[in-house]
Amino acid sequence: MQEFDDIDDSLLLNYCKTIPKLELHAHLNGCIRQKTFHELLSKTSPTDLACLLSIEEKERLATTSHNRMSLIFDKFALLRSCVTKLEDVKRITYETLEDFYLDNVIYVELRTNPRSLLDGSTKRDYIQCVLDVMNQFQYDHENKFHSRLLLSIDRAQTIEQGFETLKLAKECSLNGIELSGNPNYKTFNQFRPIFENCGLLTTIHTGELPDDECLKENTSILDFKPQRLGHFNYFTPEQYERVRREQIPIELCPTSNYLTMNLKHMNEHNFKRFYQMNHPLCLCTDDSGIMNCSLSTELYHIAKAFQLNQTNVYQLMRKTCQYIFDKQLIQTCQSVLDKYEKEAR
Ligand SMILES: CNc1ncnc2c1ncn2[C@@H]1O[C@H](COP(=O)(O)O)[C@@H](O)[C@H]1O
Repeated sequence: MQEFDDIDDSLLLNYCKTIPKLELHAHLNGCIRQKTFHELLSKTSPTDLACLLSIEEKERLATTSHNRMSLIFDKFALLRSCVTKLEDVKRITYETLEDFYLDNVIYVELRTNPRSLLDGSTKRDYIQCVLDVMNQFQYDHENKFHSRLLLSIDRAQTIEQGFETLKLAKECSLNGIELSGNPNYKTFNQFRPIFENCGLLTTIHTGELPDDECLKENTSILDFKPQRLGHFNYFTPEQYERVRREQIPIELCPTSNYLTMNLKHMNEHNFKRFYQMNHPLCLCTDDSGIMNCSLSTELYHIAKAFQLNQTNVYQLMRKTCQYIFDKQLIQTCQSVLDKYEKEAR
């Protein structure tokens, strides 16, 4: 078996590309292809396209986590302004699945905050549209690719809107719900009644910003005990110990974390401290379009930064299978990975 101790970049990259992968933290609209984003924006408003280019310029100059985070959320606002029709949602869903499929992803959990659209479509229509594309894609690819949908509650929403999302997730028999959105809104406690006893699996964006309120919110989130944590970039030593003791899986998004945490090098990423402790981890893309990354490249950056070899990469992916929300597919995913690994030897 080819190992990477001698760091052969192209072999490492090729391995990360070809190994079957699982993606557990991908925001549907954040996965929009850059070309599609520009095209939709230029159709709806040329001034918005100019605005996007100016945000991209500011991103290059931003130096703090709060600044970078706020620019990313400016982009999301523009994104919402140009994804206005069901056919846009259909296109983004299809292109997202295609991009993951071509990157040798075999299982993906997409998450999205359902919304009504300018063409008169309801939240229910939005969800059904995404599910229809997912089902058709799976059928066309002979069950070699599986996708599941989680619904997002946005931190800036009202509690009524949150309950409506939970109701929709149940009506559509989805596996789970999550909390995301601008982390300046420390609203987990407001939504806690929705997540508690919701009867679905849950994952919560946690510790995204380096401020006291965020650290305080971490404790409430850990008290609630979600099945997985998103990001968990900033935490106190007690929170770190607790997450380790309780073995709560963390969804790490290297490029996104690198940008929002303003890291100088990927080897400063939290991955190391959790990986060394054999903590349950999954590497994810977060917003592959907005962040311009793929799951292969995320895996590659981490493998390269922390000198993982081929066996380490395989084991990391093999462990990820345990944390997927569709528990019926754990074995299927493990078998695909084992078959791949056996043939690679
Ligand atoms: C930096 N990391 C992040 N932190 C928090 N929330 C994020 C996020 N990345 C994406 N989103 C959330 O996902 C929405 C886009 O997808 P959907 O319209 O739902 O499909 C964003 O508007 C934001 O609320």
